[in-house]
Amino acid sequence: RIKLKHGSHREGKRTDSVMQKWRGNGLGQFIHWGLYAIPGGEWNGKQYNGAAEWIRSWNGIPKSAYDSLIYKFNPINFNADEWASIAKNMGAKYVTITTKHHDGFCLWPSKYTSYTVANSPWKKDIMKPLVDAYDKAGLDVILYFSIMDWNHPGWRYDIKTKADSIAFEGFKKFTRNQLIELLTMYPKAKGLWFDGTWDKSWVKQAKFADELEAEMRKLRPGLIIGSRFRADEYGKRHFDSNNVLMGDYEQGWERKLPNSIADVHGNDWDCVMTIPENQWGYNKAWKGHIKSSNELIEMTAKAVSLGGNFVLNFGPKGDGSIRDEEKKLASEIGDWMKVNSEAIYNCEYSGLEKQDWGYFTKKREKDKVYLIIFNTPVSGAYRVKLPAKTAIAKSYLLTNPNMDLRVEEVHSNEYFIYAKPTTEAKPFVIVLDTKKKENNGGNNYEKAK
Ligand SMILES: C[C@@H]1N[C@@H](c2nc3ccccc3[nH]2)[C@H](O)[C@@H]1O
Repeated sequence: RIKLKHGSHREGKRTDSVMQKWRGNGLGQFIHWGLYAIPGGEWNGKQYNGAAEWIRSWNGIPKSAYDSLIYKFNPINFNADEWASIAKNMGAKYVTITTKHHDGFCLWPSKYTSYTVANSPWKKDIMKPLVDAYDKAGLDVILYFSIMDWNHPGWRYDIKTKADSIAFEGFKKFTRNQLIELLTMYPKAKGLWFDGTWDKSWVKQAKFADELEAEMRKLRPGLIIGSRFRADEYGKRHFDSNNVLMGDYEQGWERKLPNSIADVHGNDWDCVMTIPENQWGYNKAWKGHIKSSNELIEMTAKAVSLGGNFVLNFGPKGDGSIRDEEKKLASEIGDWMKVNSEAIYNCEYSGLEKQDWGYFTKKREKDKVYLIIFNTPVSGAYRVKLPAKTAIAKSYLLTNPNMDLRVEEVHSNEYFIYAKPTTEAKPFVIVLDTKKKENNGGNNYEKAK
């Protein structure tokens, strides 16, 4: 092990209640909203090919023209309660909201810059009504914060000269001030989701970022901080030079999911996902592959089956309304969650060998295993392999707990569970109540003939 001053300060998962709650959330909503939602991926009738929230970086637009969008920010259809109810009805247990994206525009009236809602026609704080609305709806709030800030004169991609270094010192103070300001103004926020920390300028700030993380944790005990915030003194990000996760959860799964438990190294993690291929901010063009609710439910199940949370992104329009396509998907996912969320909430990695029909989840501290079925075998038999000392006490459809499913032991600790596929092509859940095997190895189901 390398001696590190600014590496990870924690081994293993946090066991406090705030982190346990986060761990059990399963499904979250991401909100990307800001000035970029006004052009919506288009400028002077031309479509921008990249992600809409990056349109400022497009050569086709003078930076000053983009920055002047502040004078157009007047979201007359903004309704925080509506956003919160969409998330609640989808079955999300928390929301991650952009306070400031790479463009530097602040959705809260920050004292440390004039580039905020306070100096827009809207004038009012956006973050407070959002935090209050989601809190009232029973969802936890995580604040997204981009370190990279294209609007701040002190931002640098790298620090090459003395002048760079002086400018960046000012930027670091500004960044610290804004983060302390956010935690002070919105004490209900449970955590932080950091972005824009890959450039050399920030990677070189191991000591500063480490001390800032400590200051934030002192100010807000229990705060949940993502691994993308800081690098160690050797420039290692997410995992320090001893391969220990920095922060409280891994933020490496952006628009991609881990494939096996080996990929997550026993850590907490979230996967943040766009509905189109790669659009976080609102894009007028709803083009390319748009994920269906079945696809998104499967990603949610896969994430929970590997011990993580799935956070689905919504990009409200410049006027503050949420597009119909996103509302429809949220409601379809919600319809499924209303029936099946027992297999998602407070569930974790089961330790069981993955099978072709779908994903296992396991209720934390219970002997309950869920089979979330996406691929119905023509045999109607769902293979399950259990550890030696575990037996199946009962097996049934989540939607029909009174009808025991037929269980056949095909050989020791390997079973077929027989269930009729549901009528419509929607994922469904088989429940296994497990128990410790009696020493005679007796089980109350038929042996293979
Ligand atoms: C959560 C996502 N992270 C931002 C982002 N910027 C990137 C630049 C390069 C590679 C990946 C990126 N992700 C996206 O704009 C969005 O906010």
